[in-house]
Amino acid sequence: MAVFTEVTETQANDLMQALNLGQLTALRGIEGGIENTNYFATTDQGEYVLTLFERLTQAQLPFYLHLMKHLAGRGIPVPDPAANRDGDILHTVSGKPAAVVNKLAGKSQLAPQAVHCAAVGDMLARMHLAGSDYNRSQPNLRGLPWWNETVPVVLPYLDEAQAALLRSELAYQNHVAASSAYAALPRGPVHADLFRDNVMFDGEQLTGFFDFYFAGVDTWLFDLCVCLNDWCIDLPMGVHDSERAQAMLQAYQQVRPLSAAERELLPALARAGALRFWISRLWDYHLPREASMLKPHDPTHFERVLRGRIAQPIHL
Ligand SMILES: Nc1ncnc2c1ncn2[C@@H]1O[C@H](COP(=O)(O)OP(=O)(O)O)[C@@H](O)[C@H]1O
Ligand SMILES: N[C@@H](CCOP(=O)(O)O)C(=O)O
Repeated sequence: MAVFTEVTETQANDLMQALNLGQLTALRGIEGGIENTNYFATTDQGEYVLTLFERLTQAQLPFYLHLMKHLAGRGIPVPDPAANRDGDILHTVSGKPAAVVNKLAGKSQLAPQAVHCAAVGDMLARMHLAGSDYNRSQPNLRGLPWWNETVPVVLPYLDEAQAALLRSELAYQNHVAASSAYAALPRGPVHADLFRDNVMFDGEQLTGFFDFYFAGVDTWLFDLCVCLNDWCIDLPMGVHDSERAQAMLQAYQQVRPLSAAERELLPALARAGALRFWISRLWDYHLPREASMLKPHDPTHFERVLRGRIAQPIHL
């Protein structure tokens, strides 16, 4: 369940009126999701999603909301935050920061084929290019500094072999991040969590990317590797699916060819993408936030993916 804060029809209708989105006709809590309170709000003008942010603060939200608005304005199918007559896109409902966006059509494709991976690769590259002139900046808050901070916290929960792997991979990633090839990687705003459950499809047609609340400025290659590690991995076994990966990489490159530095560091950043989610899943699993409703994902999945990426480096 993902209604942590109840919103009344009157409150929702008042907000819809202030945003000039019409008269509320239905309000329904959304069951999926673990972070925020989400409602589908229907008006006589269309269907919208009302989100009350339970974790992110008024200060953090403008980066994400304006990024979505920027991308939507450049034709990328992402939720577009609605503005009031003063141009504000961050609102307050029941004392919580809140936003209203358009409801994306379609549903998640949880068993993707090569055609879906190609669609994600294509749109990801378009999104990277569209974001390159976004003028706000915030680092990826789940990047290398956070890994260095969090690894010592989760190490006591691991067996010897896991701890050795985690330590050595972190050392390797610090070494990669200090290299000249890494400094040459193109970067900009990235989604950083574009898993299967954050993309909408209508059949084979990609209808939207959403859940931008881990976005930040990082290397474009890291974002691509996060996608390869979810969309192009056989989930039960954690092994690489070369047909799907080639489809994603080719489609990405048709829009934005990878540079020499990106081709060189593809194997290293595929490892980084696996390490990032191994660490966050270990952290969520062993140190759950107080009163959290989060059902932790299985950390060992990304341990397997990381081991696979080390044993069989991915190449173009
Ligand atoms: N703009 C949107 N259009 C359509 N459905 C959405 C939209 N935003 C959220 N949803 C639905 O709400 C669910 C929860 O959203 P999500 O952003 O994953 O929540 P949380 O941040 O709490 O994890 C999604 O799985 C999706 O079904
Ligand atoms: N994709 C991450 C979890 C992030 O949570 P989300 O539901 O907000 O996308 C993982 O699988 O570990």
